[in-house]
Amino acid sequence: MNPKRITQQLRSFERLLADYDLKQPLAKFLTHFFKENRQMGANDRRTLSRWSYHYFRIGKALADLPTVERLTLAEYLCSKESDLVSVQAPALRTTLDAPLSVKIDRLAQDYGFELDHIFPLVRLASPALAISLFLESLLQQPDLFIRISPPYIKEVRQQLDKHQLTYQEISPTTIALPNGTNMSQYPELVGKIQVQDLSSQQTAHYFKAHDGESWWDACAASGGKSLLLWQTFPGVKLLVSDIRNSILRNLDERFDQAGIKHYRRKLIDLTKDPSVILGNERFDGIIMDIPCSGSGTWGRTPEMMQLFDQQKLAYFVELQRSILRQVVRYLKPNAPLIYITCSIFANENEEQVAYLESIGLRVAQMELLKGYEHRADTMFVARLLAP
Ligand SMILES: C[S@@+](CC[C@H](N)C(=O)[O-])C[C@H]1O[C@@H](n2cnc3c(N)ncnc32)[C@H](O)[C@@H]1O
Repeated sequence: MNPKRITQQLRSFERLLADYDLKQPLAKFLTHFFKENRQMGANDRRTLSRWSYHYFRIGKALADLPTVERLTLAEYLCSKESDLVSVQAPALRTTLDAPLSVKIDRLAQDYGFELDHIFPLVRLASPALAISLFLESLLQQPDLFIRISPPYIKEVRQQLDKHQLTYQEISPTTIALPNGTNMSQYPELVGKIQVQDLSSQQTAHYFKAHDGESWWDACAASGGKSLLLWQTFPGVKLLVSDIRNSILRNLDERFDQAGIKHYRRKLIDLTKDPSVILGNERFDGIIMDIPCSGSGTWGRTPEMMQLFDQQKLAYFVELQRSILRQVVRYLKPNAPLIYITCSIFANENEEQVAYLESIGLRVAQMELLKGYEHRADTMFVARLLAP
């Protein structure tokens, strides 16, 4: 530990924070910032990245404190070892490796810290969410999860062992790895694994598709759920669509790598009537992984908490309803709509299910997927049936 070095790094951190306007993801901003500041060595880059994430992990808590003090307390909550804490707040050093609850109590006494201050809108969460556990989970980076395509289970496991990666088997097809593991280093695994969060993988239990059925993934993006559907039920016929052509090009690439050749893809803005494109087509199942607040993934992008407010939530709720109104008409009688969000908010979850009921659908199953219990994202999934 070198106090002079820490003082220099703190100066760089303050400069970094002043440059960051929250308009792009923190990860992207950091890449750009380090490119512009090539004099920084690997150690400085690592330290500044870690501090930045920790700083944003405490969300809106301790907002009145000066930057350095706030960062030091964020480091205290998010780390078990920290030179910054040792230098800036030596009194806290002895409890750095104490359980999180002890550290929270300590900061509550000394600084008036409260867990709810991290993100006060958490009061609007789905009733099934354990608020304290969720907020505590924001103080930790979630794990990295991969899904193995079933034909390659043995081969992928051998490769993971060969590369001496530390991993935990959640199921034969789901593996958890320490965050920061870079899977793109292993080209031999391309197409055989997908990086996909645990909760996202669990939505597959709601698909219950059958061979020969025709399914529409209506917000497909780069194909996370489509690949999950197809690799779980290879006999389905698939239409994928999204409003963004660029992201559908990523889907094409991933499908190609996974060896999927036969699928249809269309560019569709679901806030408008898609009948010009879809005609009278009706589907045996629709996956609706709808645009949402993303609040269930803030453990990975804690900076998003800074600018989120009730107005943005209301925007997503309205967007979701206008999309749902367009889409449900394309279900065959009794066919399932799989409604998915990566949101913690009741307005985007249970209340949208109630809205779908009000326009004639029946709920078969719904669940908040509590990723905060597994170092994963928190999501919501519902299976609703058309009249
Ligand atoms: C939650 S993401 C989908 C993620 C994807 N299903 C996956 O598993 O990786 C939501 C997607 O909805 C798309 N979207 C947003 N507004 C839309 C609209 N009006 N019509 C169609 N798609 C839209 C976005 O481009 C985004 O790719």
